[in-house]
Amino acid sequence: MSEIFATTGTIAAIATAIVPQQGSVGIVRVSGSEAIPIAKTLFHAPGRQVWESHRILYGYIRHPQTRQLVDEALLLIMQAPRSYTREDVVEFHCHGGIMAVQQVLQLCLENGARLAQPGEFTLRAFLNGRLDLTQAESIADLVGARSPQAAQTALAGLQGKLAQPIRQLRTQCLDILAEIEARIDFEEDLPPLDDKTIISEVEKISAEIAKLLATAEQGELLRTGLKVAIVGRPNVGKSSLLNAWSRSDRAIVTDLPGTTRDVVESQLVVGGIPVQVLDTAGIRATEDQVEKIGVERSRSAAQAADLVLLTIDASAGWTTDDQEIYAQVKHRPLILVINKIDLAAAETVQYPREISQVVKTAVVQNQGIAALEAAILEQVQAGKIQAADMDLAINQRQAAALVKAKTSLEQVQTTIAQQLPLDFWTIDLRGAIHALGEITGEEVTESVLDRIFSRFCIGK
Ligand SMILES: Nc1nc2c(c(=O)[nH]1)N(C=O)[C@@H](CNc1ccc(C(=O)N[C@@H](CCC(=O)O)C(=O)O)cc1)CN2
Ligand SMILES: Nc1nc2c(ncn2[C@@H]2O[C@H](COP(=O)(O)OP(=O)(O)OP(=O)(O)O)[C@@H](O)[C@H]2O)c(=O)[nH]1
Ligand SMILES: [Mg+2]
Repeated sequence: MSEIFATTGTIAAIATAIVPQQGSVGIVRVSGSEAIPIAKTLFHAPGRQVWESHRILYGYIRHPQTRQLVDEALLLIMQAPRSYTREDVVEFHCHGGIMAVQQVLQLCLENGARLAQPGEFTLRAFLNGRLDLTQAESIADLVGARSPQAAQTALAGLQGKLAQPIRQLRTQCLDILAEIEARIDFEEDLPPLDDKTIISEVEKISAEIAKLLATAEQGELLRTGLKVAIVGRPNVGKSSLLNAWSRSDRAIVTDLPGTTRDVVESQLVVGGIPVQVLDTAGIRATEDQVEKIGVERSRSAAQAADLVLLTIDASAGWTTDDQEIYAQVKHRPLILVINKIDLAAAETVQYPREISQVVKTAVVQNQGIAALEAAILEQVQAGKIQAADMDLAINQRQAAALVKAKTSLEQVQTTIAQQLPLDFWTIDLRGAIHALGEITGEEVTESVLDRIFSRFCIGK
């Protein structure tokens, strides 16, 4: 293993969030052979409480030398191998905020533990065989989930829903490999290989891989979500749209053009997809220094977004300013939002015909929001995600490995068709087996592990 992931030693970290809005309880987690000795040094349980695995003790955390009281707390002991990491684990359940947990962590570090790297607890769980790689990745997805559906999919992965089919496909490849190798080693004693059967088996495996690959796009949507930028002239109702959509007063709305000066963000969920909506400053030529910067930010928000909602005012029609803004964003995925249809019929607006997706709204009356969401789902072709039955979705790393496996299997088919010697069949088959093994972690390099686990948060 690499330096940053030395697999020995006792590690400690704050397992709960350290944020301004402090939680009421904070947890310091310790894993390794020194975990229980550290707990015995720092924790004092009054009365006749038993120091047993999977028990909670009540008591006080004291500085071992000065005896100074650090917190009134609960202690959870989980003895190896019945723990998250399969090592001895103890958890100090302290008062929330940052002072108690930071002081307790400091005491752990002074008494035999070192600070854990991001993902290091879960890495140990993987290295000790409690989780496979897809399950470990699912834990990161679960912690990062921004919609209930994303969390549901991650939980399914944690239950092994992804690992199971991958393992099964790998076993099938191994069985075929064994058949071929037997022919290479004991050619005379066995009935000849049936090429057709092997080709059809390989085809079936390829088809299963294709099915899994088809979930990658939705998986990506669930994990990273969509960034949607509302852009348009001043005063068309962009901020009003954000407020109506998020059912909040997040953005300032006035009847003065040039109200919004900076990008305002709101997090929503549309059909199970986490959506980050950006309300931007109205785009216009201006001499105002502050507004100028705001307009520049609107332009970059539009370029960085996955989807642009070009918003116009129905009562003003399609203006030359609208045309100018459109020219800047037309190469992006785009929906035209014709707002203020309570003031003028949308049909009177002469917008460019090449715009295929148009939604009519009167956001001050909460009209058209559902149609807008439907248009967005149509745009990302993910309407089906809404059914919360997305019980499986692969990530980019897994997709890359599946593509490798599929390519190798196609190569096997070609090799058989060309009637090349059996040795050639096995080379490509081994390639597929290796790629599938990379997904679950049977065959994995250090750098892949580094990449996966360093994305975790500290304490996980
Ligand atoms: N306080 C606390 N809450 C937590 C966690 C934790 O570590 N601490 N978790 C952590 O992220 C999650 C729960 N996940 C866990 C998964 C496995 C084991 C565990 O000890 N598994 C052992 C033994 C199970 C048993 O006793 O049968 C095992 O699988 O070998 C613990 C927590 C969420 N909540
Ligand atoms: N009648 C009507 N008025 C609306 C509608 N949407 C917004 N408005 C009004 O239009 C004015 C401007 O709304 P904002 O949401 O501040 O417009 P904006 O596009 O964010 O403007 P800037 O931030 O200046 O770029 C406000 O007085 C809103 O109440 C609508 O659907 N119908
Ligand atoms: Mg605004």
